[in-house]
Amino acid sequence: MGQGRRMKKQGPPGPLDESLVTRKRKDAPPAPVQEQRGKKRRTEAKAKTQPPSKKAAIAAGAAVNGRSKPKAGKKFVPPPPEDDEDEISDADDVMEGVNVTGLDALGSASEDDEFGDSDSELVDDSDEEVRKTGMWSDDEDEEDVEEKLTAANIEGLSRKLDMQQAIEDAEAAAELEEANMQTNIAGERPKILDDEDDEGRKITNLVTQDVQLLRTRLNDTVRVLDDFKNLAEEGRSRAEYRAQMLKDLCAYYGYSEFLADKLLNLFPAREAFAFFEANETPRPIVIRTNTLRTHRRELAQSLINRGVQLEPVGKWSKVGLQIFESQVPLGATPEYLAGHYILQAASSFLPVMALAPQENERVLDMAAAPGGKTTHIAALMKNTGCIFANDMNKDRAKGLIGNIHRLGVRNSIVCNYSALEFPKVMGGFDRVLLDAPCSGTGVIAKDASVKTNKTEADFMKLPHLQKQLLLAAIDSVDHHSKTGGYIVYSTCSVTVEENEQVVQYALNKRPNVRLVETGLTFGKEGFTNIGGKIFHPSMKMTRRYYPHTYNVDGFFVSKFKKIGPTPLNAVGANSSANGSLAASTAEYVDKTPIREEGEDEADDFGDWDEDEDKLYIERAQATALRRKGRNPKAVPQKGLNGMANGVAAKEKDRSALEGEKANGVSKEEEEVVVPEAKANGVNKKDGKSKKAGKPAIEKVEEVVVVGEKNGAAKKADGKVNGASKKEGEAKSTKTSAKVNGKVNGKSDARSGRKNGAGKGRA
Ligand SMILES: C[S@@+](CC[C@H](N)C(=O)[O-])C[C@H]1O[C@@H](n2cnc3c(N)ncnc32)[C@H](O)[C@@H]1O
Repeated sequence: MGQGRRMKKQGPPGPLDESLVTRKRKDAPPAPVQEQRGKKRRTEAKAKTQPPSKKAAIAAGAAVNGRSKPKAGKKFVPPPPEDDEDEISDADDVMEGVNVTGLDALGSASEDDEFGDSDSELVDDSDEEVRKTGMWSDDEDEEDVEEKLTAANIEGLSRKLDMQQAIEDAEAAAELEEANMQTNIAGERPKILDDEDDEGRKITNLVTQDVQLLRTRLNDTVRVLDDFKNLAEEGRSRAEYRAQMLKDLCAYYGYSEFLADKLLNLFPAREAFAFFEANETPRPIVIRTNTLRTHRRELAQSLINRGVQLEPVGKWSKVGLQIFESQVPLGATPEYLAGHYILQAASSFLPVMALAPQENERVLDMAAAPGGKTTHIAALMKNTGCIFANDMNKDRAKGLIGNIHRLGVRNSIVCNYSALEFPKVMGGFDRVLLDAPCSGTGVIAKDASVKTNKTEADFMKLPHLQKQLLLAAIDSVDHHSKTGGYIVYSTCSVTVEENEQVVQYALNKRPNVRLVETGLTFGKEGFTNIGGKIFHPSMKMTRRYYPHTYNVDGFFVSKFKKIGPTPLNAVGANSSANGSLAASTAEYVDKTPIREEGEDEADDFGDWDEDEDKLYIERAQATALRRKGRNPKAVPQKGLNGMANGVAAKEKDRSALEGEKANGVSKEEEEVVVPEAKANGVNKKDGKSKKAGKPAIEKVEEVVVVGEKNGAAKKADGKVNGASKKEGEAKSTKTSAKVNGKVNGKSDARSGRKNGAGKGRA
């Protein structure tokens, strides 16, 4: 089919932008949006009779499974801001450009994808020029190819344009109607809080058949709360209206009062209404191109040939395709089976884009199953470097393995630990993604059970776990990483408890991290002040995503930069304050790799006084040598670095040590774990603690106590990657010692040097 007249006139389809999203609202339930009252009222009658979500969700599942075909124009992608950032770009600079439209882009009815937020893939063509050439320009620039694609899509796209026109007409009419209505009701104060309605029925008894009345009252309540002074009834308080709204939201949308209250608190009344409304409509079906196997343009062409109508999701992603209509089951096409794409919600791209993994890095995906983000990371890294994809749930880990295979990921190792253990299992990562287990309040459109099955206990337990996981994530990162040193924390929840509060906790407990810009081109700023809770001003750099603003799943994304080793006192404070779970992260192991001696290090964190340490270390070394019956002056002294790495050693052993340092980790290293709770406790020969300085992690063949002031070490057989432990008892954990050595390819003595703990080797 050639390019139609209409398309020629209007040019090729532009990216999905916000206005497009708004227009595509035809099949969506009414939008309780301030600027769109007309629309809202116009569509009210349609929506009142039944909540739309179930039908749509069923259709969505069916579409994905090929049981029925999705309806054209029903799905939209998040409104991309004007920015043309690409997802590969490293995200340390602010990329504000965020077009926060508040209530404007209320969701459209659309099918959802059954893979939730976790499947994904990405395209990572990062060439700047190519990036700027347009929606299809990630692979090629040729206009004819573009035209071909456009032509193949013409039917669906033309239908969209017709639809848009119809919607615009309807909207114009509705706005007129609304304007008239406003004129008529000017000065009237709607009766909302009466105990009975006009027919004498108790308002609070409104049930299913009263949905229309409920909705009308919700609208009125929102109006009053918007303009309380002019519209509230005499003698009524704002709290009364809010309470009524809460009840009505619960009745209308089927939420527990507990959760509805929590969500209502996040927004002004009108926006809250929009949020609840958007949760009734599934988000668009989106697929992520697997750039390890294909290019987005090729994939688009193949799918179009199979009768799929699609478009790039927007300029913000070079790998996403939004599916409008499909003749075939998207989860069973030859392209799918060959791993050319993965079904993945658009918002799930965001944490990986913020992580911005680089080629040849070591990356940890702490909660990885079923692997949407892992496979995305792998594609961005072009299958180089190494990803540790971990998930505590073995069954889910199987799905992760499946996706890794299907998508041709070859740089990943799947692990099955509780991520809380991770700093001990392995550390020294360039980047860590913690896509945390959460309550799922951002994906209610996908899983309506969240409306009623979350309790207060969940919002205590989950944040607690999330906090400990985030500390573990931070402690697993190598702050010396030349290319990284970043942690991304994300959830598919919108509650403050699971997001800002978790981030704030980490900032409090880990002074060695800072929030940095996510690099994401759209998203609302995280809260710095809400419900009496004040957060650090840098919380603005975190990003919130809502269904009603961007037509994406609710999501939260934050990005930290680790700027120094975790101070022991920080960890100790944490462990004493947080009970058992905390205790499991209390044993802090800094797996920071050794640097070559003389290598510069930005001293951007910590208040260690290296001169003072030097003095202590020298004294300690001398003492140690004297204890051994040797004359310290007869032993050649090393510089500070050498000393901190354990200098009081026989010359021949010292030269062995030098060799070891140069080569990274010794092959048979073990870990000796220093518990932070006893930040000052250091290993002694007898295994008891002594006041010590700072944590030290070294790889040595023998650690010798070199001085009391410095908290010196103990004899530790074997090849050590360790430090002291709670109560000074040296604990040797052999977990993956060899793996560490191999995989890290780095050693840890640098930390010891940095921390200045006086250790020696004999
Ligand atoms: C939001 S999902 C992760 C989705 C995944 N990142 C993706 O993109 O496909 C959270 C995951 O955390 C896992 N999980 C829960 N507790 C964990 C823990 N303590 N350690 C590691 N994984 C955990 C769950 O099994 C679940 O797979």
